[in-house]
Amino acid sequence: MVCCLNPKCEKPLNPDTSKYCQQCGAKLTLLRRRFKMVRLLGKGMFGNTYLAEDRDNLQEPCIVKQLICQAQGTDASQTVVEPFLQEAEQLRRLKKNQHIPSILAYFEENYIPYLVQEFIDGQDLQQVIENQGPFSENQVRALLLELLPVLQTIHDQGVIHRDLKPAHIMRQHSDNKLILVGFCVSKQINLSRLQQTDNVRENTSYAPPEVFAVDKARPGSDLYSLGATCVHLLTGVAPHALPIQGGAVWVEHWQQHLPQPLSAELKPVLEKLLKTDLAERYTSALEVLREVRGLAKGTTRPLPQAPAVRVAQAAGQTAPQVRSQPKAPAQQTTLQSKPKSSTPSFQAEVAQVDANGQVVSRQFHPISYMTEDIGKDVKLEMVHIPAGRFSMGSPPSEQHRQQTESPQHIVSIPEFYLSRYPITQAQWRLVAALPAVKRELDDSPSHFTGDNRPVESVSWFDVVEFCNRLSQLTGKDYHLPSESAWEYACRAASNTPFAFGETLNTELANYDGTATYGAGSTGSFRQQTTQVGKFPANPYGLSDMHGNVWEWCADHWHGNYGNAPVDGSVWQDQYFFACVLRGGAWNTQAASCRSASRIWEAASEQSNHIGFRVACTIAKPASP
Ligand SMILES: Nc1ncnc2c1ncn2[C@@H]1O[C@H](COP(=O)(O)OP(=O)(O)OP(=O)(O)O)[C@@H](O)[C@H]1O
Repeated sequence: MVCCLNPKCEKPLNPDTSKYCQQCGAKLTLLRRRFKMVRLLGKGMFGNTYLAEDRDNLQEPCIVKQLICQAQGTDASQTVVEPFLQEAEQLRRLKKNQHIPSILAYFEENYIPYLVQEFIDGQDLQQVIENQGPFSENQVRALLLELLPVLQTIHDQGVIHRDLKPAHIMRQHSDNKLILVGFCVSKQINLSRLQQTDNVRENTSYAPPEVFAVDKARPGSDLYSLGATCVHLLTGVAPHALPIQGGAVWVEHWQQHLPQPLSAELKPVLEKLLKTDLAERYTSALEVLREVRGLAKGTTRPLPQAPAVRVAQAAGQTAPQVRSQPKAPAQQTTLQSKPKSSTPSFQAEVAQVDANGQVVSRQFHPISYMTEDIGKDVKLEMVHIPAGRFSMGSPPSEQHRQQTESPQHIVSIPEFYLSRYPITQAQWRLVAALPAVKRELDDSPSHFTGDNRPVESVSWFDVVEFCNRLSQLTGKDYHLPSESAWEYACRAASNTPFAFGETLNTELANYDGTATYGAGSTGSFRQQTTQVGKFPANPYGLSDMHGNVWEWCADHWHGNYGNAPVDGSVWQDQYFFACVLRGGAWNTQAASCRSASRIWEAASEQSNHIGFRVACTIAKPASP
């Protein structure tokens, strides 16, 4: 089938053989001689959304958004097109964010602006409700824990969604990840000029009052829409469709329509999200996340008895999913995305602690990775780290933070691979037996011996030699991670002192537990290294980022982040003697294991608490 591009056409779907629209007579052409509209997915306030095929890209499915300027009844180019293009540009810069579809193109044709986006093969939450009924409170809490960090990342980058609702939150089939669609590329224009049609009421019932005024939308506006989304998920009914009672607006009586009353903990959170006055609402997604994390105790699935921690299932094995795969939508799209080249994945069991260090949730995260066979059945697992931006360093409020961790600054990290564990002694031995590139290597330097323990007592020069030999063996670019890439990978999108939360406990990492951090408790002090993989992974699937051995980074030591690179690159000087170490070790206290913690050592230092892990650059395809 082919869709007519006339925005006013009432029945745009036509047989493939038609040259002209059977309804309105418009010529059926390819947009930009490239995109063929195959289905109308939505008729929004500002335009239409189509499922399309990209003729220049093997008929790959994509999404085309068409902006109808006439909706404003004002000077289109100033009030509609410019903001549209500005926001499209903002979204394009966000495109490496894994929770947003990439922007493939934006342009004007016949004076109508178009935005072409990556097609997400998945199901939106509106469809999930239609198929499965309303969400339970626990499901809503789990969703909030997943969604709030995504919102915070977007807000950190200066973008406000402006139209959050169940239909704009998709769960991607391939990896169960949440993806936000329907960014309001055009909706910073004055919504108040819209006629109050049913369509408009329906589309705007998730939006707080300030969104209807130019330039008044704030991150808190998305939080209101998130609250309205939760009401829809819990009641199974869109806010505007809740029965009207005595002229009251839905936000005053939504609680009466809940199938079950909310717990005393979640109720005030939703009430604060839904404050009509922006000033009374939460100010950031992070603030909400902290509250919801604080509630999480007792609502997630029961924890296994002992041993407390298992890390990952072997590749290919299925692990229990937190959420069951949604049923096929009633109205399945006929166009499937082409199978992407299959990268292996494993399920990492990821833990989260509360402020007291008690594990309050365990979830399985699918993690993509690649494997290097380095001989004698010894493998090196390299975990895929997605590209992104993060705030490097610690805030002044963080307990035990040092001046060396400042100033906090935003760094953009390209995607890369990082070894799942610190390099083990078995891996070291094999690489040390390879031909030297620049220097000789001791094949068993470690103090605490064991094939599966991290190699330690290796200098910065030794580990650079290890990377050189590995690169020579594999033909890939292996190196130490830059300090910023290390912190980014360690944080795994968290901004708490530890990837697990506000504190640490000795069931989650190997460190000296005789001292506490924050409101955490004391624990064991093992006084030696432990086998890699004994502890749970962080959400990127990396183990032992906190504790076990300090890890060398590629960067030379700098006493603070003034003039530090912001693109994830290595920061080195012509003359140096000290290099950066990250992550703490078996003999340090939790404070030194914080994601932001950093120390230096002479590059020649070989100590039984210093090891490393390796990074690998993802080769860019050669330009034609
Ligand atoms: N990138 C995407 N990949 C796959 N499906 C998408 C994508 N973007 C949107 N959709 C699907 O299309 C539906 C309609 O999209 P959307 O809501 O953005 O358009 P609309 O209804 O025209 O406009 P409005 O933003 O005003 O609601 C979404 O609910 C979602 O199911």
